[in-house]
Amino acid sequence: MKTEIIDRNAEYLGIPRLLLMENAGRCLAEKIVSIAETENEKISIFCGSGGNGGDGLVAARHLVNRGFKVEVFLMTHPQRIRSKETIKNWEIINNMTYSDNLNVNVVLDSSYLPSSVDGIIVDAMLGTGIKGKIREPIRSAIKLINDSNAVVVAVDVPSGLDPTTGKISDIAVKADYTITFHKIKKGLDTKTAGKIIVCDIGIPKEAEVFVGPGDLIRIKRNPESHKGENGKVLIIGGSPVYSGAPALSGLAALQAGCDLVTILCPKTAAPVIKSYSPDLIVKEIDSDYVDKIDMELVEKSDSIVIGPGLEENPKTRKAFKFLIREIDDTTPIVIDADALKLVEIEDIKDFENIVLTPHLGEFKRLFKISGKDLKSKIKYVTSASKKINGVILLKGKIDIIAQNGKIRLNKTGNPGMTVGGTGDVLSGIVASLISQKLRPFDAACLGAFINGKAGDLASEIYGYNFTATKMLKFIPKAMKLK
Ligand SMILES: NC(=O)C1=CN([C@@H]2O[C@H](COP(=O)(O)OP(=O)(O)OC[C@H]3O[C@@H](n4cnc5c(N)ncnc54)[C@H](O)[C@@H]3O)[C@@H](O)[C@H]2O)[C@@H](O)CC1
Ligand SMILES: [K+]
Repeated sequence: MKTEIIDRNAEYLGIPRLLLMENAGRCLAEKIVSIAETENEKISIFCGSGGNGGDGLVAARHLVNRGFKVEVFLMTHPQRIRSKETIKNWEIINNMTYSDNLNVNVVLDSSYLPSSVDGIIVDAMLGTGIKGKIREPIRSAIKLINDSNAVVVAVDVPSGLDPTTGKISDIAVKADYTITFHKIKKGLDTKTAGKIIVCDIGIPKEAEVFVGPGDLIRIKRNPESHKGENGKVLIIGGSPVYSGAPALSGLAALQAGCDLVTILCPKTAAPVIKSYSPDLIVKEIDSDYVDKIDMELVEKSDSIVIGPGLEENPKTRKAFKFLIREIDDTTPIVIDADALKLVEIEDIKDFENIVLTPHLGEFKRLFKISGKDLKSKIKYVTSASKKINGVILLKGKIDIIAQNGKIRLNKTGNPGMTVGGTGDVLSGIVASLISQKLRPFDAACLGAFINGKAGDLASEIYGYNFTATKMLKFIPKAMKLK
């Protein structure tokens, strides 16, 4: 999982980023103390404009307190520091005017760099936020560091190395030690990173297990994209009695950001669905129930929801079986509501992009197992998820999302959401996110978070007296990255 996702989720759990930076910089300083042979050793810290540079500034403060002589090189104009926490630590460093052991330099271009450096060099220039070609003066600083005889300590990752792939597109710091935070980054190898030491910076496991606002950064949009490129969703459902369910699912999908929603429904439901909103494209089947499915329509869609308001009867069963038989087993399908009564595990077990959204009763019917408390539910959902390739989203007070034994949990939502239709909203959001290119597992996790959050925002205004329709307008706010 990306550092930025984990950081934001940790913040959501109540741990300020400034505290994470403090923990990182303090641990870094402690490791440097143990690397330094004598207290007389000079320490030069090269700091970038992001979080990596901030870690370096925190370490500088702690090292000065320990009696070391520290020289800081800020590798940009102070006004171009990007991270709020780094700005704070830059202010602190500039307030440390009493100490003789601290010297601070601003490197505006490579001519401000010293001709040589010895002692210990701390590379806090680029971390997980590295993008594109290495710009000056960082590029020259990397050369200076690599040409020196100093002991080089890289912060989080050696600058220039892509922490995810391990690729060096241009040049990178060659470190003797790399002090990395929270978890070892995938791209680190001892050839460039030297001895790798991991610092625990106090991020709890929950920041990765519970879905949080950090997961929203998975949604990306190409500014050059045109209509349809950000997702086409098909909702299959509706019957003489239930016309609201597919409409809710479709409207939720649109609120969650996809471009186009088509609803395939029987003629008994079509006029009502059309009357709900001009934003929905409605294709009707000449029957009272969904008894056949237009595969051309299916193939043109990026993701499908089947189930809302579908009803369970021989006609819909036949149509569902037909779809599962005809469809490519990589097509993303969210199987929800009445379709969960029609599905047989044996028929869908190979589909890797399927998302099943059962509540506890439906889960029990499907997998013949069921737990009462959270621990046993997690155990059963984990084992059920190993029986199929797709995703299970077990709805409950705490939602459990699983695929191939991997588990995440979601805590958003409230008892007001027991009202009818909130499940249809959820399936629409999940399909919408898949159509916007999220992996089905990530879409199911984030869908559960957004749906619950929209319910929580509705509850702030209406208490428990809101409907699924009222929840729809809160979806965009629930998706806002603060
Ligand atoms: N959870 C964690 O692991 C924590 C990470 N922290 C630190 O924060 C870092 C991530 O912070 P950021 O996301 O701000 O990213 P970085 O600090 O890695 O760098 C981003 C900055 O560098 C500049 N930059 C990016 N690519 C460049 C290039 N090719 N040439 C020149 N300049 C370039 C950008 O303009 C941006 O201002 C981590 O590596 C880590 O050191 C800690 O502070 C706190 C907790
Ligand atoms: K670094």
